[in-house]
Amino acid sequence: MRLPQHKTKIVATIGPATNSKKMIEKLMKAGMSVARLNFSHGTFEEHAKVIEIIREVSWKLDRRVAILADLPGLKIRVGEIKGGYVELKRGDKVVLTTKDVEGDETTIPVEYKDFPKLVSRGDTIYLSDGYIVLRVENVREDEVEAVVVSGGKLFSRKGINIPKAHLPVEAVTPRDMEIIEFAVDHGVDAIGLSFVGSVYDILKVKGFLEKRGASDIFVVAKIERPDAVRNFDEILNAADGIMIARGDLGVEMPIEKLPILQKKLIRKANQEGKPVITATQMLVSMTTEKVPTRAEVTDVANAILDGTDAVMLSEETAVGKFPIEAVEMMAKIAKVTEEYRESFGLSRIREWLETDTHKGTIKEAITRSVIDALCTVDIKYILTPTRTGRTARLISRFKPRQWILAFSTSERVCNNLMFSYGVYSFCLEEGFDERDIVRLIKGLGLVESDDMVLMTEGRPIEKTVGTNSIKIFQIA
Ligand SMILES: Nc1ncnc2c1ncn2[C@@H]1O[C@H](COP(=O)(O)OP(=O)(O)OP(=O)(O)O)[C@@H](O)[C@H]1O
Ligand SMILES: CC(=O)C(=O)O
Ligand SMILES: [K+]
Ligand SMILES: [Mg+2]
Repeated sequence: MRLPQHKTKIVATIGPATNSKKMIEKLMKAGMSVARLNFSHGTFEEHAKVIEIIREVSWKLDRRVAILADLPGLKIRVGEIKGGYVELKRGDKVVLTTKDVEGDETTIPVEYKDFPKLVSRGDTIYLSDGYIVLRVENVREDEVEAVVVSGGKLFSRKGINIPKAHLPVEAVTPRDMEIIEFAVDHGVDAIGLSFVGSVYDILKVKGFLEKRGASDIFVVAKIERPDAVRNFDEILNAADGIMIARGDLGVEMPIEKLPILQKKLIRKANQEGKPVITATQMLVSMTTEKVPTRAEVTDVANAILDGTDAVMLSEETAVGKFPIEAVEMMAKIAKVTEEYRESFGLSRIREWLETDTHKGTIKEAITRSVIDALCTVDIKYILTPTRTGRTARLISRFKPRQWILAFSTSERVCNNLMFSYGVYSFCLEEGFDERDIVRLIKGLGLVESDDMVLMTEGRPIEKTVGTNSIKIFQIA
């Protein structure tokens, strides 16, 4: 077998442009690692069908892909608009109504009953990730009159942001809980929590999953409002992974702060060994064009150099004209950028090792030693048997040049390693040992006799102990 050409993981959103068997097969072949289902759109039936297709194609192609269910959360949305969109022009007067009507040039339905309570005269309202700007002129019980400050095409179901408004304390809505229920029943691997505000949002979902016997489902905290940035350390600690959701974040905060914030959040996530996804508008021009802009290509490369584990595509693959080309483009950028990473990675690691000492676990010490060994000996692969995936993630955070081959008895653990940079996972039968691993990778043609490998282990192997040793050996 051949391992992928790139170690950065690619999250692709499935939508009308890609929800067929044929397209999902092409996305997987192009390099999709995680399929994102956005529950802000589509019906349960449609999502159930997509999940079935993904599992079937994945089995057929023998390619692993994790499924991420992204929840709507607190996001307020525009309702349906006649003909799919309206053109709003500067100076136009519009009425935002909470009544369930079809929208047009003068009336725009808003899918949130308490919407008028959130705004007052003079407030700014952003539509469609901030592309369209309105100013509030009048507030009534069930409608808001506004004037268009900056116009554009407004499509059905686009998001509404009011950065000033105080959102309800609980970010996880009753609708989100229904979707989580659905996700558990349909064997989804990970859940993306939108508009997380504090650690309690994570704990609520974690508590629910535990009760349902599904605590191995990954909880990905989407960082997309200032509260989440303020409470980031606690959120990171409780979540299994994070997403830098730049779409909403770029409206909820001054957009010019995004680049540095992205670097800081990625760095912290790396240090904790939690996978991080950089999301939104990465190749957005490819929604309509075959070739991305230079700025977009550079954005993807820079996110990889920042240390992101995964890069994400939204409308590019959900509704775009060139979804396969977009995934292929990301794969190409990743391959070329990763080659440069080696020297960059080392200085970064040294810096951490000097600053972050004396409070770690044995597992952490072992994973640091792995990096030391990789710098010293010519090692072909890192082999990590792992029960929870933690050891593999703690090595992955250093972004080594070598692939991390992870071995676990849990399909869910293997799938969720699809969020981590440079990890390729294999699901094995309970009770496997070092000989089984070597036989497998030899059989697959990944190694030959005399190749040097490094293996992390929990010794003694027959006891359930955490990873506490490393072994470097030549394949017999
Ligand atoms: N399943 C889908 N059906 C129809 N349109 C979709 C679907 N998924 C995405 N889209 C379209 O692509 C756009 C971007 O995709 P994305 O998944 O980022 O949605 P979003 O509504 O901006 O996201 P979020 O809810 O995460 O803030 C959407 O605004 C929507 O117009
Ligand atoms: C992905 C997402 O939700 C955002 O960028 O806002
Ligand atoms: K969503
Ligand atoms: Mg968002």
